[in-house]
Amino acid sequence: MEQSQFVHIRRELHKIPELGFKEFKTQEYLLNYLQQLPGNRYEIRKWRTGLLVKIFGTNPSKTIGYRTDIDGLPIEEQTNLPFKSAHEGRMHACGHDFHMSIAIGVLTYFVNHPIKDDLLFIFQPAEEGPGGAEPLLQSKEFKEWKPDLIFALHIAPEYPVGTIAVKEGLLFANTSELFIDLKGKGGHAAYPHQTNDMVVAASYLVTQLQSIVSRNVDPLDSAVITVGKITGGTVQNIIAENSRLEGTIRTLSVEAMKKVKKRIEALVKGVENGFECEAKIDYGSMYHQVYNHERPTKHFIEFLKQKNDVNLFICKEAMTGEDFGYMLKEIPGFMFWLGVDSPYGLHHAKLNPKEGAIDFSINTIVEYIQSL
Ligand SMILES: CC(=O)N[C@@H](CCC[C@H](N)C(=O)O)C(=O)O
Repeated sequence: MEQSQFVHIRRELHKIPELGFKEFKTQEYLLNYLQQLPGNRYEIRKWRTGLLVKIFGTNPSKTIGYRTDIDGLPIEEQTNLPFKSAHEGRMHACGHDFHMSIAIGVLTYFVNHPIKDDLLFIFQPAEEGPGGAEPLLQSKEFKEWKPDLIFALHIAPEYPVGTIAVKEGLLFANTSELFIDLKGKGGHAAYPHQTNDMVVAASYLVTQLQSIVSRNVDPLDSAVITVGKITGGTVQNIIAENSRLEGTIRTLSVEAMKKVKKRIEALVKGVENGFECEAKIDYGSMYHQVYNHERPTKHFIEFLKQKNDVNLFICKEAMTGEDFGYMLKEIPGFMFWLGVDSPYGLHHAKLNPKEGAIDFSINTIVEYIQSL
């Protein structure tokens, strides 16, 4: 298959993943592309490491917003792709390279074929953390161009290319990062009685945290507590003075998030008392749930039903998080999943989405915007 211009852009972006609010090369790449587009019906604004691009309509009565995230993850890529990440320990393992190239494709189309309404393309930094959507919403740049409707997509490795999965209401969970630092008294490995070992304390705490989901959260509600990283100690024969747990909390309801945090605090207090150590909890960044508004989602679903080349799937909610939730808290709209058919999932070092999804989604989104 001939490689489209937007597949090429995806590959170029794939090579240069950067972490949240450090997307300097990504911003430069996007700007270089945008500045060579023809005509004068659009305006570009920089916001921190992101960009806002407004395409002026011919007789606007509303502004339609389309948002893509632009940051990568701290993962060492393990694919053998010829365009694999050139940045050590960084990877577009959550598909933001796809999201960007699709946004660029739709934007390019409407620069060349203006429509009645104004369009706002949002290239948002720091979705993986610490969160770009919330501060962007507060910015002067965004407030002046605030859209009346907003939508976004996320790649879905589990669905084949051609599938769009969506639902009204809750799509993604409430999230909160979780960092717990434990500080005790280190010492010689042979004299445990003179120390209090923060590796042991951390191990107890990880195990105890598992009881929150099974014993404290209503089984008909849902929650996840994942500790993705533990660090502690210095060498094999020194008892650790410090340890740190890094994780994330996911809940379907706002109430469950409050309850989970209350229980985490109680268990951490228990470890502090039991191990005679000091503990500090930091919740990092928190994302509001992604809740798809009824009217625009229904309209999108009806639009998709007319399309023979789209396999529409009404999905369930997922425990993933997305700071796009903050945008949907203020602006009517929705998010949907785009099938990309990869044997390895999101946040995996071997994620390899099928590029056929890029042109498919550009065409679908262009037609959807034309239908509004
Ligand atoms: C779609 C997706 O994978 N989003 C991320 C968002 C991360 C939020 C934050 N850094 C956290 O870990 O809580 C996800 O991990 O769901």
